[in-house]
Amino acid sequence: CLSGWGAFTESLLTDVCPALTSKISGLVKGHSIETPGPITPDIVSESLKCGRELAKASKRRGAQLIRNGVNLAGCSPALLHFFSTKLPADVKSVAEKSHEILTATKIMQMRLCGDAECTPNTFLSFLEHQVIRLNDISYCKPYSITCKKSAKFRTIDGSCNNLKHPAWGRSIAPFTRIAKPKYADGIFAMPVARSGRALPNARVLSTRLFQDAQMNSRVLSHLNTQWGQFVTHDMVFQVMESTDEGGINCCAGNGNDMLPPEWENDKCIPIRIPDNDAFYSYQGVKCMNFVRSVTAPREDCSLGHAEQMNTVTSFLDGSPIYGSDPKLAKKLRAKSGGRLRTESRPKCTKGFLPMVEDKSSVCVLRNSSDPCYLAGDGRINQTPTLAMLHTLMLREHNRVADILASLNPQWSDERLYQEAKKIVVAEIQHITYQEYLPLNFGENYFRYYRISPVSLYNRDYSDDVNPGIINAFGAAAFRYLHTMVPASIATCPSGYQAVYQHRLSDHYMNPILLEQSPESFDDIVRGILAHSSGESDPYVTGEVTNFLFKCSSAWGLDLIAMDIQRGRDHGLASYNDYREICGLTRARTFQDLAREIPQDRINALQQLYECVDDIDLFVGGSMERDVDGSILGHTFQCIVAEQFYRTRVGDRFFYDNGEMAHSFTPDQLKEIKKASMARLICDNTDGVQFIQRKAFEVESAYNPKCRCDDYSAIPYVDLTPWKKGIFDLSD
Ligand code: HEM
Ligand SMILES: [Ca+2]
Repeated sequence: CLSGWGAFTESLLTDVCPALTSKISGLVKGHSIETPGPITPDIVSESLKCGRELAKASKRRGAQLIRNGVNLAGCSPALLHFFSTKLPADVKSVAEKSHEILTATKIMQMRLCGDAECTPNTFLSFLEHQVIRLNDISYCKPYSITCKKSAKFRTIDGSCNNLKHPAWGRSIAPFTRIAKPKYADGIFAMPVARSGRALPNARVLSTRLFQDAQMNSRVLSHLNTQWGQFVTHDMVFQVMESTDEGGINCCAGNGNDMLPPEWENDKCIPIRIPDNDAFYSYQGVKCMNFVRSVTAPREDCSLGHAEQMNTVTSFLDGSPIYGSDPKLAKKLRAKSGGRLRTESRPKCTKGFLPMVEDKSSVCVLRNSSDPCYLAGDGRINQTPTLAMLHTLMLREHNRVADILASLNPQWSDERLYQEAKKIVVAEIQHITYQEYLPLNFGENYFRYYRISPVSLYNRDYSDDVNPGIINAFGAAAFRYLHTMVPASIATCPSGYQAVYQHRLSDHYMNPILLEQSPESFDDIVRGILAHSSGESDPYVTGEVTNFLFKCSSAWGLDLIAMDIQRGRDHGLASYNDYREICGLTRARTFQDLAREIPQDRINALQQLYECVDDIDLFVGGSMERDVDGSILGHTFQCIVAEQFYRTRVGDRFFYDNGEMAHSFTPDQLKEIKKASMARLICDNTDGVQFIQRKAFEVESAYNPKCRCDDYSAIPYVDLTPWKKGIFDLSD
C-alpha cells in the first residue's frame, strides 16, 4: 500500500508523530472502521501538523539527494523535459499545502486502518461521509477571490468567469474528474492490477501496441495537428514536481540503471526499460526518468485522494499568448498602443517573439545567438512549428491593436490591449469550434450535440457547467493526438516548388529554423501547409517514442510510455470504467471488446494485461476503431466532446454568447465569424501569397490554393464595426 509514497514508512510516522498514534487508534477501539468514533477538529489539526512535518522531511530529503549528486545531466532528455515547467514560488506553496493535506489523509488511513480489514474503498467512503475539512480553509485556498461583476473583460487567471463559482476554470486549480480515481490505496499510491500485482510496464505497452510504422494522413495537414497542440496548451498544463535545486532525477546517471530505493525521491515513478528493448538496449539505457505531477488542494480543502493541478486557465482564452498569471501577462506587454512586446529582424516587416532572459536554462543553444522565446506558455520552444503558431498569434494581436488604435485614437493602452485580446480570443474560439473540431471529430457529431453552434448568437451559457479540464481529457484522451505528430518538419520556399524535410528530433527546444534567413519563417508556414499530418492510428513515429527531447545523446524519451505512466500517476479510472461512463457495456472478458477493438489488437491486449479491468484508459481508448467521421474511437470521442461542450457552455465570455453586457454587437460578431486559419496566415506573414482555403486540410482538387488577396475566397475580418462614434462615451 505504500508504493508511491516512497520514503514514507510506519516507523517514520511513529517517530515524527507519536502523540497522534494513540489518539487516532482510540477511535476504532470498540467501533468498526465504517463507524469509528468522531474525528474531532483536534485530530484533524494534529494529523495536519504531522503531515506538514512529514512533507517537510520529504522536501529536505529531495534537496539532500540532489546535493549528493542525484541530479540531471547537462544536456539529457530528462532535463529538457523539465525546461518548460519552471514553477513560480506561489504555485509551489499551493503544491506544498496539498502535500501536507495528502500526507495527513494518509496518516489517518494508516492509523485508522491499522491491521484491521480496511480496503482503500472503505476508508474513502468513510472519509466521504465525514467530509473532513481543515478548520482553517484559508490555509489551503490559494487566494481569496473578489469579483467585479460588471467587468467587461476576462481576468488573466480565469477567476470570476463564473460568478457563482469564481474559482471554476482558473489557473493553479485542481482538474475535475468524471470517474472516481483508482489509486492503489485510494489516496495517491500508483495503481496496481486487480490481482495486486504490478500493471504491465509502460514502455513494453508502447513498443508492442504503438509501433513506428507511421502513415501520412491523406486529408489533414501538419498545421491541423499543430493547432491541436496549441489548443491543448491553452487548456491544460500539468507540471512535474521539482526541487528548489532543479529537476528530479529518478534514474542512476543518465538512465543507465534504476536507482536503489534509498536514493529515490518519493515523487519518482521511473519507467524500467526491459533488457531486450529493441531500441534502448543498444544505447545502454535501462531507466526512463519520470516524476509525478504537482497536486493541488481541492476547493473546499477537504481531506481525500490526490487531485492534479492545472497551471493554466481551462478556458480557451488565448492563455498561451497572454499568460495565465498577471505578473507574466504584464511582462509580455509593450505598454503602449495595446501591443504585445515584439522584436524586429532585418528584412522582415512582421515582428518576432521576445527572448527569455536566461536562454540556456530553457533552450538547447547551439550558438549563443540562437533564439529562445518568451510567451504566455512555458512550452513555447518545444518545437519550431509550435513557436511559429505562437508568433502568428502575437502578430495577429498587434495587427488588430494597430487597426483599433487608428479607428479609435482616443483609446488608452489598456483599452486597446483588452479589445484586441477579446477579438483574438474570439478568432481562436471560432477557428477551433467551426474549423478544427468538426473536421477532426465529425461535422455531424459536433453539430448534432451542439458542441459547435450554428446560429449567429448562442444562448447556451450555464453557470452550472464547470469549465474545468477533465483529468481524463488531459492525461489520456487528447494525448491520443500524439499518434498524429509527423516525423519531420517541412520547409517550402516561396512558390512551393520543393519541400525540404528536417528531422523533428534535431529541433526540440531550439526554434532556429524560424530565423535562419529572412524567408525562414514563411518557409516553415508553407511547409506546415504542404506537409501531411500523421494518420490517426495507433502507429507513432520513433521521433517521439525513442527520440523525444534528444539532446547530445543518440536517444530520447518515449512520449507514449509517458502518456501511459501519466494516466496512472493521475489515478485515472480504467478503460472499462470509462466504457461504462460513455454508454458502452462493461467488458467482462477481452472478447467483449470486439465491437470497438479489432481482433488483432484484442489479442495483443490479452497477452499484455492479466485482466480486462486492468487496461489503462490511454491504451484501451487508443485501440478502438474510429467512430464515423472522427479520428477518435467511441470512448475518447465521448471524453473529448464532453470537454469541448463544457469549455464552450461553461465560459461566460464565449465569443458568440448573446445578450450579455460584454457581447459583441451583431455587426462585430458577423465579422469575427469570417475569421479562418487561412486568413490568419495571409495577414501575418511577409511573403505567403497563396494558400488553400481550408488550411487544416492539404491542397487537393476540392481544396485548391487561392491568392491571399482574393477576399471572396478567403474573407477578411473588417474591424470598422469597432469604431466608436465621437459621441460614444462607453469607454
Ligand atoms: C511534436 C509535437 C509534440 C510533442 C513533442 C509533445 C510533447 C508532450 C509532452 C512532453 C507532454 C508532457 C508529458 C508528460 O509529462 O506527461 C505532452 C503532454 C500533452 N500533449 Fe503533447 N506533444 C506534441 C504534440 C501534441 C499534440 C499535437 C497534441 C494534441 C492535439 C498534444 C496533446 C497533449 C496533451 C493533451 C498533453 C497533456 C498536457 C498536460 O496535462 O499538461 N500534444 N506533450
Ligand atoms: Ca486557457
